[in-house]
Amino acid sequence: MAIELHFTKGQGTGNDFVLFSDPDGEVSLTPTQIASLCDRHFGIGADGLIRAVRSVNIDAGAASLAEDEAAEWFMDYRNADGSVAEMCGNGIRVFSKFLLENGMATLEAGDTLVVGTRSGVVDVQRNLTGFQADLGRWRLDGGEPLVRARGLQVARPGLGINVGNPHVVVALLDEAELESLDLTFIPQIDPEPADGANVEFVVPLEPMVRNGVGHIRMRVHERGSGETLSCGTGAVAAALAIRYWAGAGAPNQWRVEVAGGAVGVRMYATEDGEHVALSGPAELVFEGDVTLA
Ligand SMILES: N[C@@H](CCC[C@H](N)C(=O)O)C(=O)O
Repeated sequence: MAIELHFTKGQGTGNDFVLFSDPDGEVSLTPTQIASLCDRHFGIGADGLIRAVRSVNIDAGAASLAEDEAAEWFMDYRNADGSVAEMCGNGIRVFSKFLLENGMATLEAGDTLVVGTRSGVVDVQRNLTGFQADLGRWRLDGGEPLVRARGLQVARPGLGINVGNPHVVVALLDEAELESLDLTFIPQIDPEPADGANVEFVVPLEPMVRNGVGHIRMRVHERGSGETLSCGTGAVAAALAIRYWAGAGAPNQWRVEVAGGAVGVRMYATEDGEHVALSGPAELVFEGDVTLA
C-alpha cells in the first residue's frame, strides 16, 4: 500500500533532514524507502530522516520515559542509507524547532524541552545561537585505531569517543591537509568498530585559544550518510579529543568550524559527572507531500 507523507525539510549548519510527524507510531518505513527519500537525485535529498513519534508509541521510548517522564516526544533518527543511529546533535535542534513550529511542544526562554532518543533523554534549551542540547555524559570508547583516508599519505592514529553515538577523531597537520582529503571514499578504521563509526578530521586554528575559547575546524565522514557539511555529535567528539590531547589547562568551551558554519561545544561538571552540550542554529526550509510506493 502506498504511504502518503507530509514532510518538512530542515537543516542545522547544513546538516539536512527530512522530518515528519507520526505521533501514534503508525508509519514504518523500510531502509530502502528511507534511502530513496534521502537520495539527492531521485528523492527529496537529506543526510538523514527524523520521525517525530510519541515516546509511548515506540519501543525505544520506554527507556526515555523511565529516565524522564517529561520526554513526550522521541526523535527516531535514520541515516541517509536507512540505518538507525542513536543520536544526532544537529538533528535534535532541528527536531526541537519542528516540534515548536508545529505546536507539538512549547519552549520559553529558560525552560527545558526533554526529548527521547536512543542514547537517552536530551535536554534542549533556547540560546542566542538557536538551541543548546545537553548530550549528557561522554566516554572514551574504541581505543586509538588507525585511520586511512583517500588524500592522506599514511595511516593516522584516531581516538574513539562515544557521545551517544560512536566517533573516531583524527588530528591532521594543517588546513591544507584537511582540504586534501577526498571523503567521497569511506575512511578505513583499523580495527574496524563492530557498529561502524563517524570519522572526524580536525585541525586547530591559529591561535587555538582566544579569550578562553578553543577554535578548531573539522571535516566529517558520517556513518550511513557520507561526507556532510556538519555533524553536531562529531563536533562534540572533535572538541573532546582536542581537549584530551591538549591536556591540563585546555578550555572547556569550543567553537567548531565546519563546512556549513560553526557550532559551540561546552563541557561542564554536574553531580553525575561531566556533561557536554552542543549549541547552534536550526532552520526549517520547506514542506511538501510525497507518496512512497
Ligand atoms: N549528523 C548527526 C549524526 C547522525 C548520525 C550519525 N551518522 C551516526 O550514524 O551515528 C549529528 O549532527 O550529530
